[in-house]
Amino acid sequence: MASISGICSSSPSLKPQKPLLRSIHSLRRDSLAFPTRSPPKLADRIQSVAREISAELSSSSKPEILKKKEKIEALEKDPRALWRRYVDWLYQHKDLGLLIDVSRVGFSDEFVAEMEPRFRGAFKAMEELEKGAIANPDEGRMVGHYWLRSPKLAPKSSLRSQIENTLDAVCSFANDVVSGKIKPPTSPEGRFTQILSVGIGGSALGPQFVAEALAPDNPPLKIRFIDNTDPAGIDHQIAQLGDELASTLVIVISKSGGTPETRNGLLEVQKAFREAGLEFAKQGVAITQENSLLDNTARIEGWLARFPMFDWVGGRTSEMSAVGLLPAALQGIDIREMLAGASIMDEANRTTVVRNNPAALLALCWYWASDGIGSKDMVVLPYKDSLLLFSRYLQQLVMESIGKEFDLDGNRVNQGLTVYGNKGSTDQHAYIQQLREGVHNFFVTFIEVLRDRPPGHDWELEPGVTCGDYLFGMLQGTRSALYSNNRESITVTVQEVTPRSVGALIALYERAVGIYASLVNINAYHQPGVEAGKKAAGEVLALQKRVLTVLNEASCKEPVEPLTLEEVAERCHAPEDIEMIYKVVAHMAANDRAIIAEGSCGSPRSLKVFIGECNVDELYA
Ligand SMILES: O=P(O)(O)OC[C@H]1O[C@H](O)[C@H](O)[C@@H](O)[C@@H]1O
Repeated sequence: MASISGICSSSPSLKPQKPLLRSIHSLRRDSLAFPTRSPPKLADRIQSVAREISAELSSSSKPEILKKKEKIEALEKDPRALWRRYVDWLYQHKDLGLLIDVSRVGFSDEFVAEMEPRFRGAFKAMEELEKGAIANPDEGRMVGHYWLRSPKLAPKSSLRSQIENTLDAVCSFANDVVSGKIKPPTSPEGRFTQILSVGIGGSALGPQFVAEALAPDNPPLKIRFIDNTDPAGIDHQIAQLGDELASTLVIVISKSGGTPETRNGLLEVQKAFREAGLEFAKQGVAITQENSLLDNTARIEGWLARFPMFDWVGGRTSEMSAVGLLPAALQGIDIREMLAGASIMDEANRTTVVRNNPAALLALCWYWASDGIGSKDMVVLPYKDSLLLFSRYLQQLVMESIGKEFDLDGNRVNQGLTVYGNKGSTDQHAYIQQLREGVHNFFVTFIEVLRDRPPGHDWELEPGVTCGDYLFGMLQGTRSALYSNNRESITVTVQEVTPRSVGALIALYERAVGIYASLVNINAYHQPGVEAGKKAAGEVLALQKRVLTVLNEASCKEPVEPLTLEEVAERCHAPEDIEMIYKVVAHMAANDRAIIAEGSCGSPRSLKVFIGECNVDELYA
């Protein structure tokens, strides 16, 4: 363990910055002020400061150009020079009809050269990853989402068979449902007409994005989602189904098979089925890891079908697994085209020449624009209604991958890249004002779709001008207006929104995230921070149970004994949790599950509370 003196006597050329010196002094103060403090706490502090210093030192290895970056004058504005830059850096994938324009991001040739060694490392890491290396070291897992669209790449024939067999099973099941060969036991239509997808995070965002982007106007089955544990939201979806619940295929998606929100959604939907006199198992499908709680439930209860998820596919990169493919196929979306687009994009991203590698180009721009530390947000602006959910999909893909506290060497780096946005030109009437003239804390990614309407369907709303021309003009105008005020942007262009182009876009960003993560030396494939929230939620519910027990005891007395919050906290043996107890009581009271005998929730100290019915069984539970 580094001693304080050791980590303080850094060489003059690499003196830690002021904030770190403050942490060291506070560390000294702590150790002097509390000599009796148990060594482990002090050791933790020393380790923490050591990590902060080494992170500072390692970040001081930041490419020289970034240190000078803030000194770079305004972006290039000469039209001739910009045109040259546009042409020189334009990436084109002919087969996919995809272009990437990075000319409005101001990185210099010097920067590109400086970054070359990092890219070599990133390409090597990606090559190893695709060969089956443990690319997720924190969870000891391989990372295999690229194999889903190129099964022959899988490092073992057994994995290849799993991928191919699952795809065949998905296609076969979807065909049988759409054709009516597989149908619900009792439904007026005599076939499935609706999909109710129950899942959250990566078990919802991909299917939601793809449904919005690619579902036909009249799909064989119309999809809706329960992606939260909000009772009103669940009720709304079930109410909208109405009698069509009888012809609804319920797909429950959870890689872990134990996510509380998804489990609650399932229980609520099963209750709705019981109340409608329907047999859930005959209309239920599970997509989860084999032998998970959900998988075993579906097997034991005899659900209609089960499809596997693999531990080497992360939730946020599972769209090309059964998670995304089954819902898409049931909507009549050509999933083999989606897989093909992704596979072709993957192949393009295997070149080790940065300017010929679309994903590397994005990663280069992200690093330049956000200084490799997320100093600027990524605003995603598709100028196409059907791509509305792309930014929400990218929020999880990018932020759950890049937003990490420690890097692969254990340095505290608090990395990230914030993503937001909806669609253009709509967002021009919401926050583009701030982007154009306000705080300069972002760069934009425009997603341009050239085809406005299917051939033969266009219409001029004024001589020589169509609606689509306006959309085109708004995108280009916004790009120019932002750039003229030194706001940088990337433009990704596709010919039209098709399964192939959507598959390519998904693959492009999956790879860009993986490459960028290597550039900033983090593990893109785990999500330790999510567990903290789940654990805390469990503690709140445990406290709530104790509060209810205490209130029940008080309510079973003759006469009933309304309690103050202090009394409840004391009887829960949790005086330090009085604020959470107050929130539990307020939530209970708002749902008629606790009765305010005196006072009001607005003045917590006045509160006296009990619960309506004494539950004698609970008393002796
Ligand atoms: O698919 P599940 O196991 O239910 O997990 C759903 C989601 O849970 C957490 O939020 C994870 O951080 C996500 O990556 C995951 O997509």
